[in-house]
Amino acid sequence: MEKIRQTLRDSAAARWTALAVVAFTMLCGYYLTDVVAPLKGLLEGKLGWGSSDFGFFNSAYGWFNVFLGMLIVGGIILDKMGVRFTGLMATIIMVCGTIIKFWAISTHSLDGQVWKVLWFEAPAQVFIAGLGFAIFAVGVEVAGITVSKIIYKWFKGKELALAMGLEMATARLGTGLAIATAVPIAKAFGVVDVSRPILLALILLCIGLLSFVMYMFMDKKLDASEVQKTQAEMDEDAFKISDIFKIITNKGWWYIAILCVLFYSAVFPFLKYATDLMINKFGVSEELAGTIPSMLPFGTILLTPFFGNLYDRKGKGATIMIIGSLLIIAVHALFSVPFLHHWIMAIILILVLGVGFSLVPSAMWPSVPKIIPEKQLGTAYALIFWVQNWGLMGVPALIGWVLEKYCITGQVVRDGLTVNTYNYTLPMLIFTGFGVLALIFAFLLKIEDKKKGYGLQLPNIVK
Ligand SMILES: NCCCC[C@H](NC(=O)[C@@H](N)CCCCN)C(=O)O
Repeated sequence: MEKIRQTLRDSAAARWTALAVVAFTMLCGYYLTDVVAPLKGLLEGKLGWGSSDFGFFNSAYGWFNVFLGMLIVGGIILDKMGVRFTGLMATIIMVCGTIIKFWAISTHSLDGQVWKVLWFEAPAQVFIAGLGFAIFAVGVEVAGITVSKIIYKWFKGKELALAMGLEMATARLGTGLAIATAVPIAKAFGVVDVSRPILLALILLCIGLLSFVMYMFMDKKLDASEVQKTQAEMDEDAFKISDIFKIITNKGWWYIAILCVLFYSAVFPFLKYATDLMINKFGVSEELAGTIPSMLPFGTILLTPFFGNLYDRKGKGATIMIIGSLLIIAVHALFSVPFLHHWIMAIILILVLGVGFSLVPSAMWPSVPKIIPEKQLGTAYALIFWVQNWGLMGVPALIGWVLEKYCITGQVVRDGLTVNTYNYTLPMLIFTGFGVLALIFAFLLKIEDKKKGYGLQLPNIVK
């Protein structure tokens, strides 16, 4: 009887260790991504940042990824150069961007300087911190696609969706920790210092970089344990620029990319306004208002791997995405109903949103390799991220504009400051609309899967 060749992938200990190592790098990346959001008030009080400075700084996440197409370049580099080179490059970029950001927030040498770049005017500190964040964002997004490819490399035909779910759960732990620790760290030792949480993030990222270097040794070992390819096979497998055309002419890929931008636009941008929604609609005090939305990342930590495991064993990936989209619609529609304004309702809806936000990603990301061949996977993920980033950048701005133009209901004095009050019905209906469109694309994906036989409804584990 022919003996089946064992590779390092066949060792459960090796592949779960590889996952833990790269997931830790992502945890560090997500920690830095979200560590500044809870500091809005302190940045205003200590550094004089206005809301528009804060919004401008946050938009920096998309400056290079979206407008300069750095994400797409990163995807091509990934498919051409491989996971070791690209992952190392991405983590070094994350560290460099964070050094710039830390310097900008901690220095006094920029005090009092206001710059005008194109049609934007902001304090020099905001520009430089934004530049650092924009550079970091290239690193963290390219690291994200690299890690997706790494997980596929180790887990194809095995617990792929569970592994991706665990990686997302670990990353969301980074988000949860950032939300929970940023303010206490900034206020520690009796002296408020907003640069302190960023310094901690920088230290974490350096450990994340070391962790990735450790992964590189494992990856080398994995390659050595696999059957060596002939030159002809390597030429056949090599990524060509014409592969981009193959990806963007694939209907199934488009359905996933559009579902992704619509679905994530209904969640991440919603989270940016969720605290304000709790205050304005549910009458929650400012001190406690952030607690309810912060339940969302923590809720997804358990559920994303749980649904991933379900997809691995039972299949039904397209159905999982449909159910997740339905839940998002129900939650946002109920948030928009004016007479449902008890805070208990808000908690229930956030928890259900957490279920929806676990269902769709747990099935969507592991479905991409069923539609796109491995050699094009980096570029395919990068292009999906690129489409998604337009939504992550544009939707918060859209909602802010709608609130400002159509939803102001009056003014109140909070902590000595006069602030507007808002009616959130219209923004919540817009988020519901994104959910409805996401549902349509989830159905289209299911139909396409039936036509093309991608196997989205089949289990990922090959027996
Ligand atoms: N292996 C799955 C990777 C995708 C995870 C996904 N990340 C993204 O979509 C990023 N482009 C944006 C992350 C923004 C974080 N604030 C996720 O669900 O996190």
